[in-house]
Amino acid sequence: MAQSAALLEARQVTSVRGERTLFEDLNLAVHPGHLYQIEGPNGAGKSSLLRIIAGLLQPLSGDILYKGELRQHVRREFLQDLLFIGHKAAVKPELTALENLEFFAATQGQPCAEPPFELLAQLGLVGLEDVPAANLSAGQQRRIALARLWVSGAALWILDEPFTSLDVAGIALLHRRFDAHLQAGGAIILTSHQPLDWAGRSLVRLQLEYSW
Ligand SMILES: Nc1ncnc2c1ncn2[C@@H]1O[C@H](COP(=O)(O)OP(=O)(O)OP(=O)(O)O)[C@@H](O)[C@H]1O
Repeated sequence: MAQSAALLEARQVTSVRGERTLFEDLNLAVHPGHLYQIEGPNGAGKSSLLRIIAGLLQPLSGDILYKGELRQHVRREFLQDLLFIGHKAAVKPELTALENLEFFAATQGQPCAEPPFELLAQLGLVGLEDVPAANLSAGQQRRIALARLWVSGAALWILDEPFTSLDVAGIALLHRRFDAHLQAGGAIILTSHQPLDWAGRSLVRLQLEYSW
């Protein structure tokens, strides 16, 4: 069966941080409908790779292509199609869960696809909607940050350790959301130290070694 065209490609990417080469001449092709899990020990360069792909960190050499074009030539379209969630909670601590959702929807220039309150219910945050995020637990804050996955229309999700602090139900919820995104033709690149329970689905694993 013919492989669909790559949504994104990393070509011959080399990253050096401080004195250390994290990876050299790395190639990766990201296809719609697939989830890419970047694995490796602490310090191997997983977050650095995600940041390079997202355009937040410059590689020493190599190119990132989006839909076959150099990313810097299609920056606007790339940013519109990208949702990046870093490993920190990424919520506004002074805003409530509801306000965080509304804030994020506003930055997207579109209303929430589903009513924010229903989304909060799905995320198990009912009863906490008026509490400032700063007063919520790490897992609850993480759930607010991940609510973006229900609000954003981006095709490409780049997620650094999305399962951190989530309980079993939260992880299952995220898996269901990932499934729906992949089935709709989206793509996901993530890091996770936990093995993904992703049998039979379109998972591609990329192992980074820790090298000096
Ligand atoms: N801002 C920075 N300036 C200089 N070096 C950095 C910076 N951030 C990270 N590094 C270095 O880059 C290397 C790779 O870090 P990175 O965060 O990409 O690893 P990682 O594989 O995501 O690790 P972890 O599993 O611990 O999250 C580390 O040796 C780290 O010291």
